[in-house]
Amino acid sequence: MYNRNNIVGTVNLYDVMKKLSTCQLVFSSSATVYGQPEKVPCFEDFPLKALNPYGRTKLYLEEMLRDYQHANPEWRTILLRYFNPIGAHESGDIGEDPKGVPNNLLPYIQQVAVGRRPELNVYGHDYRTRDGTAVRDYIHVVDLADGHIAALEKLFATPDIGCVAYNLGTGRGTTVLEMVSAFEKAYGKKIPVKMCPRRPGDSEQVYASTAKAEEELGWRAKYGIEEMCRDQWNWAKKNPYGYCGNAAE
Ligand SMILES: O=c1ccn([C@@H]2O[C@H](COP(=O)(O)OP(=O)(O)O[C@H]3O[C@H](CO)[C@H](O)[C@H](O)[C@H]3O)[C@@H](O)[C@H]2O)c(=O)[nH]1
Repeated sequence: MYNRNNIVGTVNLYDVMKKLSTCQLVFSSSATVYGQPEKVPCFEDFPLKALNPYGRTKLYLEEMLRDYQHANPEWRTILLRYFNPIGAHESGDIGEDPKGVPNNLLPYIQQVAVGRRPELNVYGHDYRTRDGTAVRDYIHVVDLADGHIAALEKLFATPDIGCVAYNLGTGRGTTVLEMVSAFEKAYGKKIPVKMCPRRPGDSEQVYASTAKAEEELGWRAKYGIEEMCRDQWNWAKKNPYGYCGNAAE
C-alpha cells in the first residue's frame, strides 16, 4: 500500500496498521537475509547480509519493522524467514504458476517434466558440497502455511513479544542434483540436465536451524522432499500450463 504524502514507494505502515485497527503483523521475510552464511545451519541471530536486490528488499523491510517496533512498543511483529518453499496442495488444484521463464528450481524442473523446456540448467557444479551443486533447505508449502498459523497463535498469546524472527525451514540441506533425483522418483523418468556456471548472487549452502521455531512456536515441518516432489508433480501433471490451461504464457 502506498501513500502519496510520503516519498514515492515508501509504505506508510503506521497509517495502514492504524486504519486496520491492529498492532499485530506477520512479515514474509526470507532466508536470503543470511546472504552467504559463514556456517550452517542458520540461526536467527546470525549477521544479516544481502547478496542481491531481492535480498536487500527483505533486509531493509526487516530493519524498518524493527524500527517501527522501537517507535511503537505496543506492536507485535513476527518476521518469518522462509527457506525454499516448494510443492503444492495435495489435491493438485493449488500450486505455483510463475509467469514466463521460471527463476526457481522446482518450477523449472516441473516445466521440463511437462515438455515446456528441453532441459534444466544446473547453475554451479563446483561448490564445496557433496556433489558440487548448491545446498538449500526446501520446505513444503503446506508446512509453511502451518508455520503462519503457529506464528499468529504466538502473536495473539504474547502481548510483549516485540519484533521476533523465526526460520521456517526443515533443517535439512539438499543439493540441486539430489532434488533432481527426488523429482525423478516422483515423475518416473529422467530430467535432462546441463551443467552451467554459477548464477551470480547465489549462496553455496543455506539451511535452517529449526530450534527456535520448534521451541517458541511449537511448530516443525512434517514433510520431506519425497512428499514435496510428489505434490509438485501431481500439480504439474494436472495443470501442465498452470491456471491458464493452455500453451499461451
Ligand atoms: O533453473 C534453475 C534454478 C535454480 N537453480 C539452482 O537451484 C538452487 C535454488 O535456487 P532457487 O532459485 O530455487 O532458490 P534460491 O535459493 O535462489 O532463492 C529462493 O530462496 C531464497 C531464500 O534463500 C528466497 O526466498 C527466494 O525468493 C527464493 O527464490 C540454486 O542453487 C540455483 O542456482 C538451478 O540450478 N537451475
